[in-house]
Parts: sequence; C-alpha cells; structure tokens
Amino acid sequence: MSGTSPALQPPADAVKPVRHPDAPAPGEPLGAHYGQCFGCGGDQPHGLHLVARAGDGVTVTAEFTVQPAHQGAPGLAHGGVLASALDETLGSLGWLLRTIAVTGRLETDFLLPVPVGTTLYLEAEVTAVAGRKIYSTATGRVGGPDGPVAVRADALFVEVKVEHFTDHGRPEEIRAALDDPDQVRRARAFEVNP
Ligand SMILES: CCCCCCCC/C=C\CCCCCCCC(=O)SCCNC(=O)CCNC(=O)[C@H](O)C(C)(C)COP(=O)(O)OP(=O)(O)OC[C@H]1O[C@@H](n2cnc3c(N)ncnc32)[C@H](O)[C@@H]1OP(=O)(O)O
Repeated sequence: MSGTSPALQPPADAVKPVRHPDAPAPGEPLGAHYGQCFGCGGDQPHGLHLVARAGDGVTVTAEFTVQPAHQGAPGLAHGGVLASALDETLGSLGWLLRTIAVTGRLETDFLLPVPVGTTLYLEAEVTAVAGRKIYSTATGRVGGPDGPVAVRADALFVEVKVEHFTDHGRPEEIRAALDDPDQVRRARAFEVNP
C-alpha cells in the first residue's frame, strides 16, 4: 500500500521548478555538501558515501551500496538507512535550484527488502515550488537503473538561510566549517545571492 498525505500536495499557487542557470551540467557529479555528512560525506566512515549527479531539468541521480554497517535485520538494509539515502538524494536537488533547503516532511514506501551489498539506483525530481516550500519525489531501484523500485519517497523541503546551520549547529563543527574555505565555497554554491 502506498500513498501521499495531503500535507505533501502542492497548493494551488505552486509553480513548476526552474533549473538555475548556473546549476551543474547534466551528468556532472555534485560532490559532498559537507565532508562529515552521513549521506554524502567522504570523511564519515559509516556513512552512505552516496554519489549524486545532476540530471536533466530539476532532477538528480545517485547510487549507494548497502554496507554491513547499514543492517537492520541480518543481511538486510535498515529502513532508516534507506530513508536516509532517499532524503540525501532529495536534499541534493538543492544544487540544481541553488537553494539551501532542509527536509520538513519525508514519506517513504518500502516495497522490497534490500540485501547488504546491493547497489541502490536513486532518482529524484522537484515537482513543484510554492514560496519556500519545495515538493519532490524519489525512487530507489535495485538490479540496475531500470530495475524494480525497492523504495520511494515524497517530500517537502523548506528553503532556509545559512543561519539555519550557523545558529543551530554545535559550535565546534560550525567553527571548523567556517574556517574551511572549501566548505564556505560549497555553502555559497547553494545560494543565488550569497
Ligand atoms: C559554512 C557553514 C554552514 C555550512 C552549510 C552547509 C551547506 C548546506 C547545504 C545544504 C544542506 C542540505 C542538507 C541536506 C541533508 C539531507 C536533508 C536533511 O536531512 S535536512 C535535516 C532534517 N531536517 C531538519 O532538521 C529540519 C528541522 N525543521 C526546521 O528547521 C523547521 O521546521 C523548518 C525550517 C523545516 C520550517 O521552519 P520555519 O520556521 O522556517 O518555517 P515554517 O513557517 O514552520 O514552514 C514554512 C512552510 O513549510 C510548511 N511546513 C514546514 N514543515 C512542514 C511539515 N513537516 N509538513 C508540511 N508542511 C510543513 C509550513 O506549514 C509553512 O507553510 P506555509 O508557508 O505556511 O504555507
């Protein structure tokens, strides 16, 4: 059984998403938005190490291979980890809008069990935008990019300013991020008017 709650139906005044003119070209790897990110960071030993690429329009593709550290039941991926992979893929759509946005709501369907060692082929797309609200959807397939859908999600992301992180993040990580010119450059890449 699957379905989307009314909270994820775009309002009547929602508009189609617009790919930012400076968005990465289709096929270009998006890189990590933060090295310690559980989803995409290269410096996070038990993270997902999800690798995302820009697609056409306001879409991305990504791949993630389930590791032994990601188990829930013996030999099977934990559902929360799969939800994280969907969340991360949906989050990387911000590179195409050049908007910083965080997950407000994430609704997930788990359709097939996903064994350790499986590569999940993810695709995500922004479907509508209404002010700060960004509506999006994602699938994760197994066996190949055209294989059966194992997990899917619908989401609402909410646009935020960089102060969302600097005001709420733990001070030691925020200080380290602000002292890292590469991190500051990556944060700016999300902002239309940095
Ligand atoms: C140099 C240093 C800095 C480094 C920076 C690094 C670069 C970063 C770049 C990119 C980061 C991308 C990260 C991707 C990671 C993957 C994605 C995640 O996992 S993100 C983590 C999980 N999410 C949260 O932790 C959000 C926690 N929640 C909040 O902070 C607030 O609730 C927030 C921002 C979501 C909304 O709060 P409000 O006060 O700003 O705005 P309100 O008025 O409440 O909501 C705005 C509209 O959205 C609707 N809304 C909000 N939440 C909703 C919900 N759950 N369901 C339905 N509608 C919702 C509201 O009804 C409202 O709609 P109406 O304008 O009135 O029509």
